[in-house]
Amino acid sequence: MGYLRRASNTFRLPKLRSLLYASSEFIPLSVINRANPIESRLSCTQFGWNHHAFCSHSRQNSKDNANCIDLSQYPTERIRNFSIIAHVDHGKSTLADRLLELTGTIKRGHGQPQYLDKLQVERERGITVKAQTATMFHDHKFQGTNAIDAQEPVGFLLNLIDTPGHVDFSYEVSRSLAACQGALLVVDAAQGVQAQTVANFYLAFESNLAIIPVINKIDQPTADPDRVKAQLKSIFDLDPNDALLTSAKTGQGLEHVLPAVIERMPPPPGNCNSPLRMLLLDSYYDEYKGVICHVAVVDGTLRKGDKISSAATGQSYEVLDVGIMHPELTPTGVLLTGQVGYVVSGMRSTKEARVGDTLHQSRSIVEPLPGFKPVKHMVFSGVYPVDGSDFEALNHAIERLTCNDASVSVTKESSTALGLGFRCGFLGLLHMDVFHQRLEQEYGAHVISTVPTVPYIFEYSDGSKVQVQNPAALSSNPKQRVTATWEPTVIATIIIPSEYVGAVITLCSERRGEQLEYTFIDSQRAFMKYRLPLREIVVDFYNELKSITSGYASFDYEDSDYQASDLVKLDILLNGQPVDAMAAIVHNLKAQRVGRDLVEKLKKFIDRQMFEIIIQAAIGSKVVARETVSAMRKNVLAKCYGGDVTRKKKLLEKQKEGKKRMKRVGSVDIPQEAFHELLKVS
Ligand SMILES: Nc1nc2c(ncn2[C@@H]2O[C@H](COP(=O)(O)OP(=O)(O)OP(=O)(O)O)[C@@H](O)[C@H]2O)c(=O)[nH]1
Repeated sequence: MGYLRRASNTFRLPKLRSLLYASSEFIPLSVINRANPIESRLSCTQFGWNHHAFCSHSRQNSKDNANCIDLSQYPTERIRNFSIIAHVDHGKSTLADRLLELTGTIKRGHGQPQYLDKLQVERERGITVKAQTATMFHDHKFQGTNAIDAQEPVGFLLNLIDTPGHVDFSYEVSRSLAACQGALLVVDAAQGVQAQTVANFYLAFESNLAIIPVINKIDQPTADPDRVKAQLKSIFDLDPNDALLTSAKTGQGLEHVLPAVIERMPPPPGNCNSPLRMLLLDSYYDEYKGVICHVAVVDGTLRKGDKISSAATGQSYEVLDVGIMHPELTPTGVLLTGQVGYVVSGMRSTKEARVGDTLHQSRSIVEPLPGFKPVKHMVFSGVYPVDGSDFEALNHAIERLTCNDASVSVTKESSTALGLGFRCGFLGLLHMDVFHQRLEQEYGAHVISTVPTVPYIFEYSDGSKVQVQNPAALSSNPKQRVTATWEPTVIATIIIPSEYVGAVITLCSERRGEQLEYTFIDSQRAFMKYRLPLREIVVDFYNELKSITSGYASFDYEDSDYQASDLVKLDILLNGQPVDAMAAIVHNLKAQRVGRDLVEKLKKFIDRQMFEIIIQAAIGSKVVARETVSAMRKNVLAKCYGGDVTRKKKLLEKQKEGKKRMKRVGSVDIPQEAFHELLKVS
């Protein structure tokens, strides 16, 4: 029997995830919403649609389909919108690919691994960072008693959303789920339930989705589907008999996935006779078409040529193009209730396409949809152009990129060391890293980022309280003495094999963690909950956790309250001059160690120059660490005795290229990597 513990008699769904294992009373998790397959079938026949009216999409590719897609054949009862959710690497994208192949949406063996991982950064890192939607068509034969259903396959329109697994991108997951009525919860048959499986399950559960467990990778020699079934039962109270067993790699069991989606998930709600209401799910910028919005039509119908308005900005637009992602943009001229697709409406700037906004017919007044809960930024960092004259180009690139990644916050700032730049808020360090990589790869922008910081709260002697997102912005007014400081915390969930429990407890206490929960999910795996200061986990916590558990730990966190803390500002000085971009806020007890690590690290990265460089770390006027880089230019040819002239040329070229990425602070050149390496210390 699987259980959640209940905190009080009034059981409120939105709190479920945070209540996991939180207190003492148990209740069964039997309220999971499931579609009634019989009801769905009844409604099909009640509507009296002509089952013969469909194009057979299943075995054609998307190009052939483009000309014969008549969306009016797919009223809500023949639509299923579902997400694939899972822990990192459990096989979401591979499964999505197989389903696209199975439905003829993409060609089998299309030559691209993970079709829906479209970004270069996703292919290089092998992770999904953007949720992607694809529309598929599938003929389904109900095995029921109804004679018509049993004889005739019924055409369904299926919208599949592949979501990221990493904790930094769980906002993407929660947004995707808003457009879905069901979710495939994929679990690796060998690894079993992991931290993000738990987190994603609760995101889906809180959204009232029908959840179908899929135990994937059953082809692996170490696969143990029975153990995973037992975990699904004990942790989530999911019926083990409901679990599908698949191998996205070999194709085993995949034939059961879409029938389960159709029969066990409900169609989208919504009223086709009501005025149009669409939820703006996502957007990106296209050089030729302008902003392309991904939308879910909640009520009514959208047609090319319609005049639509944004509930958030009040601005009106004409619908220039509308269609579905099948899997590329495929114009259909119309989107009906329950359908998910794209709209081009001449929006030119990211400020116009607000994710979570409600779009409606300009002539009608509608109640806006609830939208999404605001993003909570976990880390902030400055983003500066390597070359100051590229500021405008960087501004342009950031504007375009934030159109596709609305979870980044951006404000302009300036630094004495780095000039004009931006302060950006991210959902975590991986998110920050991916943002920088996308800026570089998709927009050719070379940036320097400053030491990331979490949003602290400082109270001054005049009673004012400020949230500090940039250490350099701390008041230097001697009359404003700091009287109290607070730091944000998170509730971390860690799942590990039992033999690593001791090592993980040690790590968490070194990181100032407070244990909240310690239990076992089966005979081999421990489940722990810790309250940890956010700053302790954004810096290298996950890597260390992985290394002390031989890679077996899984980790997830959600934000929690602020707690009082003893914080100080640590300055870095080069030849006596403070480098504002390197300042950090650290816990007083750790300030000296962090200061020492920072200056040692910097010494390794700053090349010897024509003069001596003194690197210091200081708290106020007190220097806590110091290193010296002696004078002299680094000779890259030093180890190149005689030999080939082209090799020497290559080394000098490389040095020249490196210099382009230097930042001059006062008279000292600092390589970009130095800024990057500092992230790992502080
Ligand atoms: N043996 C085996 N390997 C699989 C199977 N499904 C996926 N994989 C492999 O598992 C790895 C991760 O698969 P992905 O589909 O990228 O996993 P994901 O869940 O989408 O990963 P993220 O998007 O980063 O969270 C890849 O190397 C796949 O080839 C399977 O059924 N069997």
